[in-house]
Amino acid sequence: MDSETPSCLTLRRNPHRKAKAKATPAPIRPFPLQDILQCDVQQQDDLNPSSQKEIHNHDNLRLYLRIRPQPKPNAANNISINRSNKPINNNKPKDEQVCLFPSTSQSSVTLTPPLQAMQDSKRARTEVYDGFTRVFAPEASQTEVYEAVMGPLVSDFINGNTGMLLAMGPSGSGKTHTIFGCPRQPGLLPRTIQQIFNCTNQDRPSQTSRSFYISMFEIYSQGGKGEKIFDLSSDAAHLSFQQSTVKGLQEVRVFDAKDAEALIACGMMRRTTATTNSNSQSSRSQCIINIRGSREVIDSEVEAQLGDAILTIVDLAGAEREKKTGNQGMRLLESNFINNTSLVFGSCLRALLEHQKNPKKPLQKHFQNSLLTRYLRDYLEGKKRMTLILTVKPGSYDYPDTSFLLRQASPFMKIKYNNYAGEPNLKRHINTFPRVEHPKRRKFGDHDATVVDERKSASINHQIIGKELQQVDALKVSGSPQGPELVEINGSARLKECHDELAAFRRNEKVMQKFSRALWNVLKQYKEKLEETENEVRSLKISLEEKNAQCLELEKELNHERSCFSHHKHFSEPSSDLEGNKDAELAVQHSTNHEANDTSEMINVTVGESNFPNTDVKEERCKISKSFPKMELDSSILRDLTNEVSLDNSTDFITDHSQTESLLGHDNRPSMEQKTLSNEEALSCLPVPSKEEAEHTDAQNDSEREADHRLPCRYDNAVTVKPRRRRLLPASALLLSEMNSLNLEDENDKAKGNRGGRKLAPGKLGQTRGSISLLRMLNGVRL
Ligand SMILES: Nc1ncnc2c1ncn2[C@@H]1O[C@H](COP(=O)(O)OP(=O)(O)OP(=O)(O)O)[C@@H](O)[C@H]1O
Repeated sequence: MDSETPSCLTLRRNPHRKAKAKATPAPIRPFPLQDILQCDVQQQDDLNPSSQKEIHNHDNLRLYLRIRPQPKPNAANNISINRSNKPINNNKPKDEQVCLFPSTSQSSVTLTPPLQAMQDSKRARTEVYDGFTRVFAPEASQTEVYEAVMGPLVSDFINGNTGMLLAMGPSGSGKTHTIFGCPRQPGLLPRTIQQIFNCTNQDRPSQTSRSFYISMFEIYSQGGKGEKIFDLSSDAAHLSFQQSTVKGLQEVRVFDAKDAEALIACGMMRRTTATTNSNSQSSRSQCIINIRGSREVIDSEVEAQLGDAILTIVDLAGAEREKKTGNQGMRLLESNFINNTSLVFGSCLRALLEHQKNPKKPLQKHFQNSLLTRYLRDYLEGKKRMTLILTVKPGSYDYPDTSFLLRQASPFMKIKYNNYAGEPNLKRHINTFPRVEHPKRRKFGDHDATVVDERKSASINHQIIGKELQQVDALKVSGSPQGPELVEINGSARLKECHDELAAFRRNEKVMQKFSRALWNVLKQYKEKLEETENEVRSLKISLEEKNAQCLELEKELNHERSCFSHHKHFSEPSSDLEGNKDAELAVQHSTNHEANDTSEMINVTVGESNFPNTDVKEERCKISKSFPKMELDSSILRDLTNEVSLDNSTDFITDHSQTESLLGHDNRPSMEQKTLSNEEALSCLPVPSKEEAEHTDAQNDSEREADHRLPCRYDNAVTVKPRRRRLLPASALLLSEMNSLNLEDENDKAKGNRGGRKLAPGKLGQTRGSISLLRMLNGVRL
């Protein structure tokens, strides 16, 4: 046993601990920034009590779309015929397909990319552009377009409101045709003139005098040398542009429609055009026509001018692609100018739209980048109403131009005019207007007034002030000692600004409230999470401390076991130490390691030596590590084994009494003791008791054995089997007791039955057939 290293068997006492399903902490919700902003945009309208009213008053930019009919190609040489009957070679495919389809609702179009475009670009896909004020199909007549587009504008103009119509689109898409038309199909401008004069003649009140003035000019860049303004209404003089006005522009007073049409026809003759691959008579300049209506009321005492209205009609030069037009030299430079102007115009409207969406964002001043946009600044800043008509070609050959224009211009329909009140044009005047030069806009409370025309301007401004005082509650008008003041007051605009500021302030306040609430919620979530984590850390600390304590205990136990084992080694090595033992003590101890993951069951068999001659150590334990099935070993079996050994030994040694006595003298059996210990079984050499003691001891042993058989081995508690003290009986006494207890018939049967391998009872181990027959013989002798 000493040479064997105690082997440990790892047993899994407890099943695998399933990892506790940790309650997954609720994730922290993302910061609802979008919600805050969206919510507040909605709430902004709710905040302003007059917002609902304003919403209805908001009037979006009117955006019309006119689809040009497909020209009939000349089958012979792929030549299109234009309005001037000049053939143009535009390399169009013969079987050009239509890719733009207006909806029946007349407010949207579907643009389907041709097969080639889909192959060239993966982005090309069918798109629907919705929300137009109206879409005119190719078959729409000029009359139809006029009634829809110009009808409202002309009505406004006649009522004294300023407005503008601007046609834009790629080259050859029909802008000029739409605006000016042809003798058989007059365009929007001739029809407008007709309507203006018709209305004026019919509805003129007795005390009202109306006069109309037409000015017409073009902005053209000759050879890329910079933009120039040419007067088209008179002699094509070169004009200059200063402080938002065209200096030297002639205004021609027209008394009837014929005069006006003749004037416009002359102007068109002066306009710069050129032949390109897209259009045989392509406009190379931006053409602007102003119709100013002046209305005067003749009173007996005061001659008052109620205000001027200007209707502006712009025909832009069409944007062109170099690849398509095949322009070179001068034409190419013109193209650059045309495209640049279109680009700047689009940028201005996009900037206006962005500014309207986010008032905090300052309005970008793109208008400074071209002469046209500088002239149209008020329109591009949303201060005056404008109407756009886009002209497009529906063919697949023009798909890129159409697609580009629709993508760029369709968002413009969201531009709003919420302060449009049809205010008369008081700001920008052409210096050729007959001596009514209005002062520049001034801020409230500005004492230094600019006197332009003391007598006339004073009366005009008194009228204006009186009008606006009705609209504005608080209006400051300061006086000047030098004479009548000229204060330009735009009360409604100021009021609107105040409203906007207030709305913006309230919106900011609301956004901040929402933001702080959301921030608070997020912080609260983080705090909860922190607390959870702290609790977890605390519990982990506690469990760690417990584990440490258990670890220390186990270490102590291990040290103790080691010291015991070393003691055992020390005392078991010399054989002389074992001499003189009288009692053998067998202890079975099961120690259990509860905390270790792998539990080892150990059976400690302790052999106690009660009477070591020269030491205080009473018992020594030898530790035997057994495997689990072996742990079923019952202590009673061990005890029986001990008994058997003792019985065998006694049988061996009871040949005569002297030998027995010598056995009892403990000094003649060193080899037997050593053998017993080396077999790792407890062995005791017991003194021989008397007969009564023997009987009593046997009975006690039997009962104990039965009890031991009944009791299962417990592993979790150290079970110590008390050593049984038993004396060896004298041989005669043993024989007698055996003879008395022997039932010969039974033994016969049992002996027969045992042949089949039946196990003998533990108490009958030494009764062989020979011994039984000897006993039977002796019994017969006794009888
Ligand atoms: N709706 C239409 N109905 C019939 N013909 C049209 C229509 N629109 C355009 N056209 C014809 O198409 C040709 C080109 O038109 P137009 O000159 O008006 O184009 P544009 O857009 O002004 O071109 P550019 O920008 O180069 O001046 C003209 O011959 C015109 O008669």
